[in-house]
Amino acid sequence: MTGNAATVSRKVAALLLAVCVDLSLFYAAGLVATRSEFGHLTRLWAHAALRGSALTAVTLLILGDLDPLLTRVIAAHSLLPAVFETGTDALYHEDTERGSSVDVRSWLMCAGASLAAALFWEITVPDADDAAAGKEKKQKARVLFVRVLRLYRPEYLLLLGGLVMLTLAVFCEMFIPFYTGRVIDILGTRYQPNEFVSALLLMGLYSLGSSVSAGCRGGILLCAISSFTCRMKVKLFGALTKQEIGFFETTKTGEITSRLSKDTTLMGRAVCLNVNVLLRTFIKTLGMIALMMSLSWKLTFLMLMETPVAGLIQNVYDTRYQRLSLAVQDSTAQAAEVVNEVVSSIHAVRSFNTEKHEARRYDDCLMDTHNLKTQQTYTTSFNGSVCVCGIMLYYGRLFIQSGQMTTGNLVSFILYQSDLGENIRTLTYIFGDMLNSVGAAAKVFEYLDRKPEVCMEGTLKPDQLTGNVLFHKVNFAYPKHPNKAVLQDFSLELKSGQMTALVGQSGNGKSTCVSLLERLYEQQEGEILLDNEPLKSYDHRFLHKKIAVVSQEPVLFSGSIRDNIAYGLAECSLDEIQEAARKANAHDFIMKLEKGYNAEVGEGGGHLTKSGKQQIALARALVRQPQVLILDEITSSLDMDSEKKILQTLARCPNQTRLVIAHKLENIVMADQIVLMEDSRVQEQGTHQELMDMQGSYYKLWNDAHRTTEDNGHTHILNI
Ligand SMILES: Nc1ncnc2c1ncn2[C@@H]1O[C@H](COP(=O)(O)OP(=O)(O)OP(=O)(O)O)[C@@H](O)[C@H]1O
Repeated sequence: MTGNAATVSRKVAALLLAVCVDLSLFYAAGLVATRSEFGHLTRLWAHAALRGSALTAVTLLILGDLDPLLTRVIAAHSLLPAVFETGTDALYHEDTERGSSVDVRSWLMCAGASLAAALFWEITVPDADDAAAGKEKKQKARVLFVRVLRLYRPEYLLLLGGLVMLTLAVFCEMFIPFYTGRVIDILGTRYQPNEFVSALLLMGLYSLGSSVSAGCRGGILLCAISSFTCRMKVKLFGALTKQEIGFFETTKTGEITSRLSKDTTLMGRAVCLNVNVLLRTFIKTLGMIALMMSLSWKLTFLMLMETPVAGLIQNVYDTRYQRLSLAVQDSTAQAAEVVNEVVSSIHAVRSFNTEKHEARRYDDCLMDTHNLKTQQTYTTSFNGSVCVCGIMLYYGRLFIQSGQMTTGNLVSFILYQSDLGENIRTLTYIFGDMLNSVGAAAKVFEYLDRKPEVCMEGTLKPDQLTGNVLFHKVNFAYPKHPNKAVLQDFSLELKSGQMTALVGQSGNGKSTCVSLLERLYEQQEGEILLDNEPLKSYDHRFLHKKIAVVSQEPVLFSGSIRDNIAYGLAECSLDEIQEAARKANAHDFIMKLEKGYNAEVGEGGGHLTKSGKQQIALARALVRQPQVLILDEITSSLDMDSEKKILQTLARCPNQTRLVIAHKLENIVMADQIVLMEDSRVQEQGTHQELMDMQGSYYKLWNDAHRTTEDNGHTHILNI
């Protein structure tokens, strides 16, 4: 607290001393001006240098250092009179009243304008070291904003077209108040029909030019936004599909779809439209200031004094606005998630009679969003302007009385002033909106930049693959439950040309071995080798062609049977498809269908029986001629005949490594090795006979499964 008070008093002392020093120099300059033998401009520039040095020295002496904002204020404040008078000299070749402007009002005007300029710079122009700082820390809003602009590169031509139209529209718009004032002057003083008509014509021309160009600008920009949004969606979708399965299990679907549909649109729209508004307002503001200067520079400076106050207050609100925007986005995603969850589990909702509860849950989410949006609206409606209109009118009247301006000039000035105040507020407000759009961009970039935990950058594509697979001391836990080990110190070899069967109680990690072989997840420790090379060093496409999996619940896509069997293969002839279907015992049933291989399977394979789906999935695996074929509990949904035929087919693949997960033990007695999993490890390993001879867990399992029950005279084989 004491430290804070000392800092504040040091700042106040620095401010007071600087004001005293500056005012003294300012009045001294006026005094010198009346007696000076030097040129007017030389004296002004020398004086600017002196004021700059004196103010810098005072600040350094008391505060110890100069922050960038102070440097800009001091520079602008010291140089402003010299720049202004040099400019006037050069443009109009007229000398301003030397010395007469040396009063406290012109000093105040200069101070206000310098502060306004420095604050405007502070708010709009990013510091040079921001990019580096942004990289080191989080992705900062401004850095993100520049990144979005860079992503707009393919649309730069369209943006340029939009910019040309925008400049044209602003240029035309700017002259309308000017000619309004002129018309009033012509009507009020000496009425000249020609002048009146030409002023009216010009006014009409500028109005037409302004509306046509504004329309073209809007169309071009919307075109650019649409093209950008499409590109971003595709890019984000591509990045999402590369993520590991764990990402989808730990990230809510509603959140992903919201990023893809809402945030990409928001990012494209808001950034481009904000830049459009920013440029339009900026160009218009500059043009208006120039025109207002030509009408009355004194009134212009007075006007500009409104800027810093409005800017400062607006900045505080921007921070709050950005926080609320992020909260709104999260809350919307949460509501979408509830809908998703309920729709996908509608059976459970209905049978537990929780419709009302779910509707309330959705209502709560929507109310949260509503409340946040209301707060956001209040924040947006904040108007940080300070009214200087009264003071301006007072001075305007004085200037008209002293003949420094006409009534028409004052009308034009007031029209500009009301627009300019709005523009300056827009310039400060637009940053709040830009930060909002950047909030959406940050979320999109978060996914775009995310490196999948299971990398797919392997390049190995050997011509020959024997298909030897080795799990070596593998430890694995699912990302959703990182503390629950599913595989522990798991070692297993799958030999080429052999059939290995994985058996064990449900939940022992058999399917997890398959998922690791498919590289859906990455083991935390240990290695999985294929032909002595780590799985991750293989090319992603190559690996998935060489290792094919048929799972318990095969996924088919709507389309024909032919499309489903050839799924993911660029070139695949009908002969190859039929050959694979024969091996999968699917050919006969396909040929019985009216359209044969062109028959539609329906959404998710809904037109086929469970057994039919399984056979198509097996044909899809076999058509790839994989080196490693994995069947994860597929026979459970097959009829007896198909089951027998498929097992015969499997036995006829001497060059393939086959891994079968089975619950029906009699299906795997012919396997070259049977591996019994228990407690996340390999418990027993050997042929059926060897394991039976051991009389261990497998033996027990077999006997349990084949426990005969005398039930209506039938013998049941129990599945484990
Ligand atoms: N995606 C997942 N996220 C989190 N835990 C999972 C996931 N998949 C499986 N598990 C858990 O991992 C353990 C092993 O499951 P796994 O499916 O590999 O066993 P399994 O032996 O193949 O069982 P089943 O014969 O019933 O298919 C189980 O406790 C299961 O609940």
